[in-house]
Amino acid sequence: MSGETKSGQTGEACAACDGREAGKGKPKFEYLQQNELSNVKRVVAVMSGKGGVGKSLVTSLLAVTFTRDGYQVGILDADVTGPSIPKSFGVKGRPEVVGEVLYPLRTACGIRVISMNLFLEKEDEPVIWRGPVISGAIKQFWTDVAWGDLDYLFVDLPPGTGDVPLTVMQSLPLSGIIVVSSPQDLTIMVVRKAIRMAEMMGVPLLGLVENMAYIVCPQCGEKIYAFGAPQGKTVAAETGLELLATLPVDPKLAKLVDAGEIEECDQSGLEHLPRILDAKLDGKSLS
Ligand SMILES: Nc1ncnc2c1ncn2[C@@H]1O[C@H](COP(=O)(O)OP(=O)(O)OP(=O)(O)O)[C@@H](O)[C@H]1O
Repeated sequence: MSGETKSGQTGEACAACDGREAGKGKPKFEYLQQNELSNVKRVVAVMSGKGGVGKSLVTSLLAVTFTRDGYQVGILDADVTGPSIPKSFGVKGRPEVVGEVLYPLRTACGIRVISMNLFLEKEDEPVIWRGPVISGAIKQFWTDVAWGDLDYLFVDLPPGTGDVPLTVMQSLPLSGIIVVSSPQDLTIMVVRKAIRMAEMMGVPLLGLVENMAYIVCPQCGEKIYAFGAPQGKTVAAETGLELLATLPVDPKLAKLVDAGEIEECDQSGLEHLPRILDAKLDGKSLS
């Protein structure tokens, strides 16, 4: 689609603006139908602008927390080229395929998981696919997977604002997005890009989780700000996002992830989030 810009220049519309004048109106996307064997009520994507800030850990902790609270939960690992969800939960094996329907694997506590890693011969095999193929796989994880009855499906996005976040925002009926950041300046700058993308795509921003904000000294309990002062409050104030949680660097969590035992964690630091998300999404179920 082409159009004339405010300055009178004629240009191609990008996928995000869909020809709308900047900031005006909501994009209209044809969301894909979930599988007839799925009854997913809410889909929440976890996003960050930058890699390695703990997005997958936060996704895993959200799933664990909501499951402990009695919710039916699934994780769609949309980080196709760098999937880490199966490893955090120690989930192995191939999802069952019946006809054209895929069945997610279950973690020890019953969280349903689909990830590209589960389809590889070896877990360290790289996925070397171009964007459109990856996007196709993500769409199939929504349309072809029998998720069953789920209160929340958490989608672990890859870092950045590229093909996959775009596909997810255009194709899945997202209830909202949680943004994960860490205190370094560069991270905050790229997080702002992620926030801006979600706004342009008309997806509700549910709030911000600042990860790795501090380390607690094991001797005296003092908080050490290894990456500089936490910036969650400032970013939240500047962007209008709610600061949902501030998480420390916790070596116990890192060990549990490495052992595939994240469900064994004592505390997630996100225990208050089921109440908050339920309130924010009250009356906004897909089914
Ligand atoms: N708060 C934390 N305490 C201890 N370790 C953490 C914490 N957050 C993340 N980690 C560890 O840091 C590493 C990177 O985290 P994670 O994989 O969740 O990041 P990511 O943002 O999803 O990365 P990617 O860009 O690869 O998708 C992992 O080994 C994880 O266990």
